[in-house]
Amino acid sequence: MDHFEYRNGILHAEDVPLTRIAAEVGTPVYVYSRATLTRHARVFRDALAGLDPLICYAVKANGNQAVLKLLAAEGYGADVVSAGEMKRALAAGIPAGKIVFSGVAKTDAEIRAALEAGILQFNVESDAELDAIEQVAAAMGVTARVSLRINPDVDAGTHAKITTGKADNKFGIAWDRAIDVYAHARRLPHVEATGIDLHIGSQLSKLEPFEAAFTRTVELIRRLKAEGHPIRHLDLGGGLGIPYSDETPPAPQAYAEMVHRVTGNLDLKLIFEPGRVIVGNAGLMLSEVVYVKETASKRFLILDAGMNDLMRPALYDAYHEVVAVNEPAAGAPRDPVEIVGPVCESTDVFARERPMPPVARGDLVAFRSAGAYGATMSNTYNARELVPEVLVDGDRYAVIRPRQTVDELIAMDRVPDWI
Ligand SMILES: Cc1ncc(COP(=O)(O)O)c(C=O)c1O
Ligand SMILES: N[C@@H](CCCC[NH3+])C(=O)O
Repeated sequence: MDHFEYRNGILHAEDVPLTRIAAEVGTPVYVYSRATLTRHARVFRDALAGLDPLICYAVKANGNQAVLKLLAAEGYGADVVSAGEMKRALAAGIPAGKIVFSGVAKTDAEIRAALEAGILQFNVESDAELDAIEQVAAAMGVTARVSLRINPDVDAGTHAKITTGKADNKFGIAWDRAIDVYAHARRLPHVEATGIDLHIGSQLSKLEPFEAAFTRTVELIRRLKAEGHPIRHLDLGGGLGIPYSDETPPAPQAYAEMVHRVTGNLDLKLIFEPGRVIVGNAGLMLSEVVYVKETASKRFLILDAGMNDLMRPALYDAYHEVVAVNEPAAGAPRDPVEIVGPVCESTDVFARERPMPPVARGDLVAFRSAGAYGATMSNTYNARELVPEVLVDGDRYAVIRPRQTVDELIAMDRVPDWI
């Protein structure tokens, strides 16, 4: 359930007509519903409450300060993959003790910054990283808490470009090396390896791959404990999918029951890193039709939003439902169109052969389920200003990231005095 619905023939975000936001803020623009965001955060948290976990929201999904502050108020920690995301989380008031740091390429400077901030733990993705953490921690005279991210070599059954837990992915420490790497960690005086971590991919629509990966990991934990490793944390990552079209991903409650069944009697602090399931359906991207172009074989809807504003379709052929903001008349015809953006790339296509009601130049359309990996992945290709973000709360809204100006973009460049 979300809070985007037609009222009096116009799509609303909560009590605000999207036509009003388009007129006042312009398009393209991301629009989030506070009520939906909070609801999703609570449903996920309440489903897992019996497990008393720490929930570290994956900041990469949507790192706006307003979003992070709302989640901090719901008790969420953060999963970050760069010093930048860590700063974002800290700036929004998420305590360092609730931050885990994942990612395959942590630099010495990032490790130092995280140790200075006092984060809960690093999710370590290689032997080389473990050694780097040891060296930085030793130089600072501190001990670093770490979990080793193990790659369980399980097929997540999701799009090949967003799977992370197969042996040939760059993520995590190979399954058959895990025991050796824990033994190595134990010999490092400034590292305390008290946890184990995994994340097998994103937008999973079935429980089975999670269950297979978690079950393998639990076997490993038993072996590690038997060998005297003090494993106290189990970080199960994120990955729970959302309905973009007709998928039926497991409900958080079913996910929680499976986790309980698999990890039940292990006496571990559980950590989760959800991203998409919290914010994905709490947002949409609003865009205006600039032209309708007919060719011999096709009808193009050319929008003012491009692949730089919402990359997912160009990157992974991702499906986003596109709806007309003015409610189509009942029984209106649905003819196939190609929905494209203004960017000078042939891959700037949001949908092919998509049945759409009649829409004309100047009409507004909304891309549903765009709250996750939308604004955070946007960029300024073709000198297009970074897309703005709006948060709706009942009958009011606020611009939570203004549209960047081209002057600001140009002002970032520096011309050397020898030109
Ligand atoms: C390490 C890690 N944790 C958590 C997430 C969040 O994933 P999702 O948005 O699918 O829940 C990701 C992204 O896939 C990730 O790489
Ligand atoms: N960015 C992705 C998924 C990868 C998540 C990060 N590991 C998406 O838009 O679906």
